[in-house]
Amino acid sequence: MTQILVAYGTTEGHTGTIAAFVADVLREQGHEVTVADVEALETIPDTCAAVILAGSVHVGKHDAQVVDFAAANLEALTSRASAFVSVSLALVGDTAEAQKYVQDFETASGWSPEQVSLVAGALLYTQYGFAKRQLMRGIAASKRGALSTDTGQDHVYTDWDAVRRFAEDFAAQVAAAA
Ligand SMILES: Cc1cc2nc3c(=O)[nH]c(=O)nc-3n(C[C@H](O)[C@H](O)[C@H](O)COP(=O)(O)O)c2cc1C
Repeated sequence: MTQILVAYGTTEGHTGTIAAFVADVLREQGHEVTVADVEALETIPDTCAAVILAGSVHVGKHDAQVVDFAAANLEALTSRASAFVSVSLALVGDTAEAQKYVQDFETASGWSPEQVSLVAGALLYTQYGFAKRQLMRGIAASKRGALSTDTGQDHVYTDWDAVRRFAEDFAAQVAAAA
């Protein structure tokens, strides 16, 4: 059994949901898992043999706390099995843009993860305040049908089967290396 840390940053909560889902899959595969918001975590504990770091994109950039966490823990990230999960809505129809966010994250943090998983996020209209709901509706409208403009409900674009496959592959690599 290997101890794995799933660290995440979130603004509206969806990356926390993804982190919890990844953790459940890793546990199903027999690993011991700690899930933690980077806000409450300064360092990567020595007891963790592998780390998954997840962060979402807002206004063209990954969560600054996730960037700072990666920059502050470069040595720990590069000396263990590790992966970065990038959550964005660009992935719905514009993979090149989603990849560009990761390149910018690598430049900003100094961390070039060996493994990157691009994950589509969510439009949580019912949970946004008025201004954010209008902003996101406008952005969705400009995407020519890729994103819903129905603000009466939330829209989750995450491909949970793909996230499960990523977590299962990571679990298998960690088990093989143990
Ligand atoms: C105010 C706001 C700005 C956003 N800006 C971007 C963006 O520039 N590019 C993008 O791909 N997704 C953008 N998103 C989509 C988020 O990445 C997506 O909603 C994600 O699920 C948020 O994760 P979180 O709930 O963990 O914060 C934005 C979302 C909000 C609410």
